[in-house]
Amino acid sequence: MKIGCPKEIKPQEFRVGMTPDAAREAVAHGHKVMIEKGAGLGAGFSDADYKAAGAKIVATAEEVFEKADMIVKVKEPQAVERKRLREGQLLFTYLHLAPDSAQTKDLLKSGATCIAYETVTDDRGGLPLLAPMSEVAGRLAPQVGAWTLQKANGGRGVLLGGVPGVLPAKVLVIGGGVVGTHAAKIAAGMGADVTVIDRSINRLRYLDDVFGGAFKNAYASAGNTIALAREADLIIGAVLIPGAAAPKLISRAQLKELKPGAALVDVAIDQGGCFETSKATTHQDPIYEVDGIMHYCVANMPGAVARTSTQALSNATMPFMLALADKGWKKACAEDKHLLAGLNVHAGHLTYAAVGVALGLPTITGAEALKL
Ligand SMILES: NC(=O)C1=CN([C@@H]2O[C@H](COP(=O)(O)OP(=O)(O)OC[C@H]3O[C@@H](n4cnc5c(N)ncnc54)[C@H](O)[C@@H]3O)[C@@H](O)[C@H]2O)C=CC1
Ligand SMILES: CC(=O)C(=O)O
Ligand SMILES: [Mg+2]
Repeated sequence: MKIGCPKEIKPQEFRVGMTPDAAREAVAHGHKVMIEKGAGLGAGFSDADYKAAGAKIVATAEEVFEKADMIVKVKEPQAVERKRLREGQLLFTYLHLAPDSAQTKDLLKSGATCIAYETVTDDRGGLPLLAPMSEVAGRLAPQVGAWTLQKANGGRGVLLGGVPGVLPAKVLVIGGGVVGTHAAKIAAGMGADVTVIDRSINRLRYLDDVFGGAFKNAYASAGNTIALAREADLIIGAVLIPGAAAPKLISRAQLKELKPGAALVDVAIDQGGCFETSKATTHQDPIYEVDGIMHYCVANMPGAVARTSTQALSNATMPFMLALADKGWKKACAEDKHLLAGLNVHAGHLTYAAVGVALGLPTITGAEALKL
């Protein structure tokens, strides 16, 4: 199969869909790999690295899209990229279609087969191609929260770890899944006094067993949430109800009850955010203030550490990418229900029920798509 990897063109996106390592494995499996010139530079991979791995460097994105049977990317295709997709072509990338009707319509019109990283599943009820980016965003959250707390950035001027003779900052993490666990580990490692709250008792049991000494946990009732929020210097929003908009757990009126200059880092901004006053921001202009409370709401946090994120993402996508290339999408998806769960669009049909519900569009099942 001919596999193509174009340079990402979403603003401030420096990740790339394939590392030289992934290209090398695809070549070893007998595939031709085309990388757009300079595609890896933002993540620290040169054209020479890809050539050494056996890939071909191609001058333009147009040529990559024109020649490849499968396109491997990071972010959802932008409008200009969607125009380049064609019937029968395979697209493997993040899509996030539910809030994006323009993209969905274009992908349906293209006739291409589109597999979304974020809906591929695993045997343990997880999302293995979302998890690496949740790990990155979770680990970044205390780092950006510590920065937001600095006086020059509008924060309350509190050091997360404190110093001898001065108590550490209090950090509240709402949601103890992948983002929340990684955020809590790093915040505890920085010396903060950390509490994680969740609505899943089983998850709290796990956190208690594994991290009992490092951070505390409590049930995320509305009462506990506001009581712990009142005491916190930094609050990290990390909830997810799969497929749904994030629940609003701190209202605008409640901001008055928080410590002046406290920092809110809303990682769940992807799903609309879990604080009423959250709105998506960018790496260029990441923070803003509402009622004396600082908000950090960057929707593509992993892009800040493009090299680490690219490597983590490529590690996770590689076995699926190889299965798709070796077998073709139909056989690969027929043999792996978890990869089939990633199928969102095929030949003009929407194949993901939650997206259909969100956008009011008809869907067929993945199993039906396999028969087309
Ligand atoms: N901003 C960014 O750059 C990124 C954002 N994300 C987002 O971070 C969010 C979290 O993702 P993951 O940790 O991977 O999800 P996850 O599914 O691993 O964890 C979510 C946790 O939230 C808990 N939860 C649900 N409702 C709750 C409530 N009302 N109160 C307290 N806990 C509640 C669940 O029980 C679960 O343990 C998602 O919205 C994801 O899209 C992920 C990566 C990057
Ligand atoms: C998960 C996602 O959309 C990202 O890493 O940008
Ligand atoms: Mg995102």
